[in-house]
Amino acid sequence: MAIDGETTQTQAAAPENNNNINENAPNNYKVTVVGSGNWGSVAAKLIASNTLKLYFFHDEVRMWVFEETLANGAKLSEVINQTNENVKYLPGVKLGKNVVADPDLEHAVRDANMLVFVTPHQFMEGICKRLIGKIKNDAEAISLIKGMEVKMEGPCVISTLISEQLGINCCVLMGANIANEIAVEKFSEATVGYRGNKEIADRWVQLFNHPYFMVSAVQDVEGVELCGTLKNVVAIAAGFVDGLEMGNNTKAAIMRIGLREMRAFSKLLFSSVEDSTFFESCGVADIITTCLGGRNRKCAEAFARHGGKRTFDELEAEMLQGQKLQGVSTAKEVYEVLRHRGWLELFPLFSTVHEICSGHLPPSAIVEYSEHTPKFSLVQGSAQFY
Ligand SMILES: NC(=O)c1ccc[n+]([C@@H]2O[C@H](COP(=O)([O-])OP(=O)(O)OC[C@H]3O[C@@H](n4cnc5c(N)ncnc54)[C@H](O)[C@@H]3O)[C@@H](O)[C@H]2O)c1
Ligand SMILES: O=P(O)(O)OC[C@H](O)CO
Repeated sequence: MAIDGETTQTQAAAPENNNNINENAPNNYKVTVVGSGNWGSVAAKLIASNTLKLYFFHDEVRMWVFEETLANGAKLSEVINQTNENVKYLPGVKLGKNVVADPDLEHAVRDANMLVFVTPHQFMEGICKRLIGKIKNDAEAISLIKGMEVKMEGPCVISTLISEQLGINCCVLMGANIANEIAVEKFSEATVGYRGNKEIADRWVQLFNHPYFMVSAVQDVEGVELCGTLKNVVAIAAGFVDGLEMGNNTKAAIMRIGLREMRAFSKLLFSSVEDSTFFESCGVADIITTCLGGRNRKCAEAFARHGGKRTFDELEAEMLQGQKLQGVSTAKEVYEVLRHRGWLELFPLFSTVHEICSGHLPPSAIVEYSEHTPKFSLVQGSAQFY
């Protein structure tokens, strides 16, 4: 389908490296992006530029918008369709004329073969419930969501929530991906995590890959997703260090210890998690970018500067204009898992972040947790964890 004179499907160039793509598949994989925040909008822009170029994707990209009324009384979805810009969550960036904003969730997903989930994680349970029985049986999903749920049965990563609730396969895409930088086409990398079917992973790579957005795939869906999820807790710790003006060495120490706890926690939950995953964009690179330039870091810095006297909810509302933090709730969710399993002392950084966020410890405790050193060293000696 041609959109306003853009490249048509028949004119579109065949992909250069499509060895693993089934060329006999319907050349009309229809893509819907579920979510339209800061990263959701950038993801739609990236995808929309590729669906115009690659003949096996349908040109139009549908983007579900959680409808809101703007200060001038206009509906966000209508403004996006009129201006081709998400004026609230990604102002100043054109999304591509083939992005169509749709405020009706069920309508937006109805015809999609490929579903890209990218909302703050706390809304996903409700979204999945609404989508049961509303999507194509053979749809494929990918989650760009950095977060997890904790249920009675234990921790549940978002790709599992999607798979179990909707009965579909779900890959993940994580990485060092501050959305505003990718929006203006500054180079970055990302990691697709998949289970089993490499052909499907390759199709996701094709959908996202761009000269300024280099995507690679690894067969470790849990490792990739837990990297993206847990780095937000480390980012909160890094923000505390910034707010306390402790300097670069301390921040680097927090990043290193955080990465180590990320790996230990992931491997305790899923023995299949690979060490090599932590060297991909989703691992060490995301830790670095998020601890330098992310929203979690920024709000945690303000929290520490106010000596813990302002709440994260207040700071989020004031500093992020509707965008959502994931690190504070993830720290709580991780803490629940640690407490339930008797692992609190094995993860002093993760535990301390939650205790600071919930007001039980002052921000300065982020470095004082070294009092736990004997127990920590004991763990350090254990090959099972570290
Ligand atoms: N922004 C980034 O730089 C970035 C980069 C990589 C990954 N991520 C991850 O992507 C996910 C989505 O983040 P984002 O930056 O696109 O979102 P965001 O924080 O910019 O925006 C919040 C979104 O939530 C929506 N929303 C508000 N209330 C809602 C409700 N009740 N139900 C459903 N939606 C509601 C808003 O409409 C808006 O689209 C998160 O897991 C985040 O960690 C973000
Ligand atoms: O702004 P944050 O802290 O949500 O982090 C954004 C991205 O996840 C960085 O990769």
